[in-house]
Amino acid sequence: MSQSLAKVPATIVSGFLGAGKTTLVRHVMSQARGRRIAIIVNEFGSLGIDGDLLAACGIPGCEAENIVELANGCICCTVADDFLPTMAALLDRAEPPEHILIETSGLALPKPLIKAFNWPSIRSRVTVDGVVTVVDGPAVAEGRFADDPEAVAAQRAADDSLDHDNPLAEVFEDQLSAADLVVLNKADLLDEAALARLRTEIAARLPRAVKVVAAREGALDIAVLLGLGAAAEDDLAARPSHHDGSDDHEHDDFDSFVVPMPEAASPEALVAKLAEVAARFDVLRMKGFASLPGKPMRLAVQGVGARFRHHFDRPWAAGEARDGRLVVIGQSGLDKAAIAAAIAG
Ligand SMILES: Nc1nc2c(ncn2[C@@H]2O[C@H](COP(=O)(O)OP(=O)(O)OP(=O)(O)O)[C@@H](O)[C@H]2O)c(=O)[nH]1
Repeated sequence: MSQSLAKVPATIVSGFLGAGKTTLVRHVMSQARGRRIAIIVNEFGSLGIDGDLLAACGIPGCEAENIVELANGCICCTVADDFLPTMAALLDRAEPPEHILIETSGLALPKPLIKAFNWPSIRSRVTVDGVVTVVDGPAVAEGRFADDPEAVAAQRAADDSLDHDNPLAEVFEDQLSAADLVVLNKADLLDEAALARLRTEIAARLPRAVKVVAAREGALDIAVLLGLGAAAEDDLAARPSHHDGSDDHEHDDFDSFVVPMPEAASPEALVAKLAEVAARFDVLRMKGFASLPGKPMRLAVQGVGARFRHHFDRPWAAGEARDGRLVVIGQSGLDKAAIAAAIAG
């Protein structure tokens, strides 16, 4: 077997906040059928919610020992400190994984992560099988990632190095540019005409021919998602980034903080309140856990924009503090005090 065939394949799951990356990872795991798949979960917020949800999902293979959490920052900025040691530790296991899934934070730029696969410590041992970029179809349709043409024109007149007035557009395009496969997710919330429009819009933002597949709940066959054989680390030039030419980028356009989640009379009342706050303050993402009086189960709450879902994910453990916590992520400048007060009130 050649050296490259012996490398462990890794799939990078990219996509903006709340697009459905964790949901897709869960689907992959439900089809693993005993294949040893390790998961690295990266989050922008300081609470490891996704890893916790995966570990509680009950799917064989999602046990905590197969999940490594890299919380509190974007994987693209902590490559040397966090990502490379994590990869080395996984590959050094007595039974190394047969495949590695890397779920990046919704704000992570994929390219610095792909580049990291060329570091000597891992280059001979692992390869990027493919970058799968999950797209929140309804969010694109609502214009979340669109520029305001007048604002762009004004900015360009002032400074020709600026491409976008909307930092979301930049992250979104970087994530699309790096893709080997695009999953147009949340198709259940779109009609055929909207799906067709989105396919055209996404294709226009892709630098090369890449398949776009529509999905609900990220439910795609494992054979579609894994085994792409892209070796993306050898193909960096085909994946343009807004940050090419500089190793520096920052995420200071975005902000994240944690607030206590109040106890609520009912899941519906809690979610209605959070959705109102999210809409009022233009919050991009909320996720966390709540305790309901008298309920033995923990309530997981997820908001993408003002669209919310909730479910009881697992019983509170004996002796576990039932402290509800909520991560709030938005563009920088969020009024933290007002949001915290509105949620507490
Ligand atoms: N209606 C609908 N909701 C979906 C679909 N896929 C995921 N969701 C919901 O969207 C929310 C976010 O999904 P996640 O899988 O947590 O998204 P993510 O990309 O991992 O989020 P971050 O890690 O915070 O960036 C959850 O409430 C999901 O249940 C879908 O196809 N349709």
